[in-house]
Amino acid sequence: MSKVYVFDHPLIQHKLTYIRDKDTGTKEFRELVDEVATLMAFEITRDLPLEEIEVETPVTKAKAKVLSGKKIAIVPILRAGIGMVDGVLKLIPAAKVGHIGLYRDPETLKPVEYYAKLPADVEERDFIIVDPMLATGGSAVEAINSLKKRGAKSIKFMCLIAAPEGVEEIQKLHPDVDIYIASLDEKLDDHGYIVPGLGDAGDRLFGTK
Ligand SMILES: O=P(O)(O)OC[C@H]1O[C@H](OP(=O)(O)OP(=O)(O)O)[C@H](O)[C@@H]1O
Ligand SMILES: O=c1cc[nH]c(=O)[nH]1
Ligand SMILES: [Mg+2]
Repeated sequence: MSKVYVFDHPLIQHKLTYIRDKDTGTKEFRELVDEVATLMAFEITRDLPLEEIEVETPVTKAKAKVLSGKKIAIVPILRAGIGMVDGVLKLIPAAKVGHIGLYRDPETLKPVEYYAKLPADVEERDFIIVDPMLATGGSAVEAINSLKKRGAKSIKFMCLIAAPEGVEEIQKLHPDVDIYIASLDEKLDDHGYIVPGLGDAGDRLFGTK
């Protein structure tokens, strides 16, 4: 079954509080999402493999560790996932970036895919899907389906806020995909919004409401 990691680091929690605040404007919201994505990337990369090389310091030769060339791809779920990409790239600048376009039909709450473009070497890459919100889980599950259909073997899902319903949906349908979140919130409301949540992540990021 998928493991769930809640990043309870004080800096992440502090910034998340201001992301939630309805009085935080678009500019600050965007900056905070970017910063939290960087902090979460620091945690999510904890298990990256290292190898030893020789380095010559001003004092002596020594064995030291470097990343062993793991191939990573970040995949934002459009639109709101875009807000997390640069933050992750600050720590893993060599990662490739794929895109999956999905919107949630406001009536049915079912995801509708409208775009997909991934790096060519899908089977060799470790994917990190990013999206600020995991609500019913429909979008995340559809994005994972889309990656797997194209050959992806290793996938992590990273979001700011998750509802229990969304976590359960991924665990049920994609038990091999671990979930990395900054907060596990209480529930969904009647319109599928996370409570307490942060409202509509895409609209708040791009100022479309
Ligand atoms: O877990 P779910 O119930 O599927 O809901 C979560 C999805 O809803 C939001 O996207 P939205 O549909 O608002 O699209 P947008 O990013 O273009 O605003 C959010 O960014 C997720 O992708
Ligand atoms: O609370 C929610 C649920 C889905 N999408 C959002 O942007 N916010
Ligand atoms: Mg939206």
